[in-house]
Amino acid sequence: MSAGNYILCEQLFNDWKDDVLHGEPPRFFDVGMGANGFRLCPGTVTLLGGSPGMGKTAFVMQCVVTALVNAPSLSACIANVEMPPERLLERQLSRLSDLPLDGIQRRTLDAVQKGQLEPALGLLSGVADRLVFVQSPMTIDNVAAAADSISAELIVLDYIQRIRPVGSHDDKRGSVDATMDSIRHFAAAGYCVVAVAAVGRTKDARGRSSYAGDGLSLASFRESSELEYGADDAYLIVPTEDDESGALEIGVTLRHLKSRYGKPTDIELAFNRSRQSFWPQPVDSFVASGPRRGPVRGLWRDS
Ligand SMILES: Nc1ncnc2c1ncn2[C@@H]1O[C@H](COP(=O)(O)OP(=O)(O)OP(=O)(O)O)[C@@H](O)[C@H]1O
Repeated sequence: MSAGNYILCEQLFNDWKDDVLHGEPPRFFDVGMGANGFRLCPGTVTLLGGSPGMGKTAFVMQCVVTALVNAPSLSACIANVEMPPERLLERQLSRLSDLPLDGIQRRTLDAVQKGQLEPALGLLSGVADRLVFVQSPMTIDNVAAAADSISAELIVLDYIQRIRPVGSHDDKRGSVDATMDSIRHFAAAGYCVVAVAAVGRTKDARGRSSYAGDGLSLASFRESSELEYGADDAYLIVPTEDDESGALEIGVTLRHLKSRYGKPTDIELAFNRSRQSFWPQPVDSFVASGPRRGPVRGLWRDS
């Protein structure tokens, strides 16, 4: 019997051994990224960073909606500090219907296109009672209450630096640390938490201050290193090619910077901005740019 905040190995040994020999394999939510793709599973915190406009929100929303469609018993909670639910749904509608987001947002679709929306609207309607959006104020308490309201197993914080923690804290660093501490508790209780994180500019290969993927391994924002330590997996979305042209379709790499329980594996994707859609690419279909990977510490901006 445990008399304090410790447990003798002997107390847990038989249950653990039984689980190793006869237990169920770990569960994954099917987010549709292919056999060796991005995975989400209960009991973990996944951190996803990237420069502004790189598609973090689009990627996470695609994963959540796909997971909901693929698992009829799954529910999800979204805390997005930047976009109201209607705009997030319009992006998914564009992806699922393969119609331009512009037309949907501007309400300029013709009758034929509106007809083409029906299957996608049907899919979204099928998950609507299993998807809850946190409303302002974006506090960790409200996230928990919203998740509990539909027993959501999958929780998204987009983005973590703007979700207010429990209690008051002296500075931004303390605040981000406290939020991470709370979501570690969520994960320990079996929830799957995805934390989107803003990243800071660093020096690129030519010494310029930039968000370029080749510079994003420099440790210049150490004050929020708790994000790195608290995450089980950490990914960074970086353009595979030069993104200065602002092309509608780009190659991106999900750089797997940290994997607590396995080998980090980068994932090549294509991102179509006008449909807000990602899909997996064969590994060598885009030319990799810059060094493969640097330390995670320092990548996450906390303000
Ligand atoms: N109607 C549209 N047509 C084409 N591209 C669009 C449209 N609406 C948004 N985009 C582009 O899609 C991308 C959206 O990315 P998203 O909001 O997911 O990025 P993010 O990484 O979450 O950004 P941030 O950190 O600024 O929140 C941006 O590059 C944006 O310019």
